[in-house]
Amino acid sequence: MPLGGEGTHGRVDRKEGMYFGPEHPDDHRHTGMPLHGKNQFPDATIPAMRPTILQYIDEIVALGTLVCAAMSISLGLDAHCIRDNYLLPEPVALFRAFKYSPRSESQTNGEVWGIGEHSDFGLLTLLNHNSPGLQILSPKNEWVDVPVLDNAIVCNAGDMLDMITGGRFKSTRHRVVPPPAGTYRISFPFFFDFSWTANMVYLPLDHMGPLSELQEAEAKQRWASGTFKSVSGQWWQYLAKKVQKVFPEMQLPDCEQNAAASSRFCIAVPT
Ligand SMILES: O=C(O)CCC(=O)C(=O)O
Ligand SMILES: [Fe+2]
Repeated sequence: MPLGGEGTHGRVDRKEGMYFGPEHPDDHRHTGMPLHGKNQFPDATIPAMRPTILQYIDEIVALGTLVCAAMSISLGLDAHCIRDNYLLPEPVALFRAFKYSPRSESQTNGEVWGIGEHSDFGLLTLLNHNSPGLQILSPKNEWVDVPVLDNAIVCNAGDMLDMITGGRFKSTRHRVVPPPAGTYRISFPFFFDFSWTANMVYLPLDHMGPLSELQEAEAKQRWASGTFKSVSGQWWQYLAKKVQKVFPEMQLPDCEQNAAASSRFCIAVPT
């Protein structure tokens, strides 16, 4: 995706990047569906890229599974509850590598974003970055810089995780400020998602008691402005619909589950 090839909420982002996933065999049961198939690694020119990225994906999938075990325990559930209910036979995994560029000279502060304000879509985003720029909206409604820490991964809850946990894990709004002139920013967001055919149901959390009035009001506000109108059907129906909104020419079977408009869109860039 070239610089200017993607946007958020109607505005072009100041980023370029590449998307990769696990390498699937030709006879994989979901061959032909979005996010399944072979990667297009530049093996001839950068031979180290394929093994490096595939190893990164393997290790970060293991980390995502571990985070799900920690979340299950923190919700008073069996450690394998999220894995057994939503991740088998395999989570959907999307690795993205982004390079953010400074604003052009004619663009003013606040007019253009690296990525415009949004919340993430599914289960978890696990992000590695080399420099500041990512900001999250705090509970006090203030934009806060996410620090860049050595050997640390930023972990963001997605909209569907927020819904299936009844608002216990909040899907936080975030954005990226373009880097200062003369510099660039690299980030590797990894989308660790429910399995393609996971049944979307609420986690059994009656033992936790209700949210406070304020928590409930905030959760309802997040869900109303998020992507999903309900928790039902299978995960692929939400995901395929999202892909279809970005690539309308794709022919996909019925996937009406995800009714809201997508905040992200694609722009054709002349090469
Ligand atoms: O690159 C970043 O720091 C954030 C990326 C992001 O928010 C996303 O890919 O959804
Ligand atoms: Fe995001």
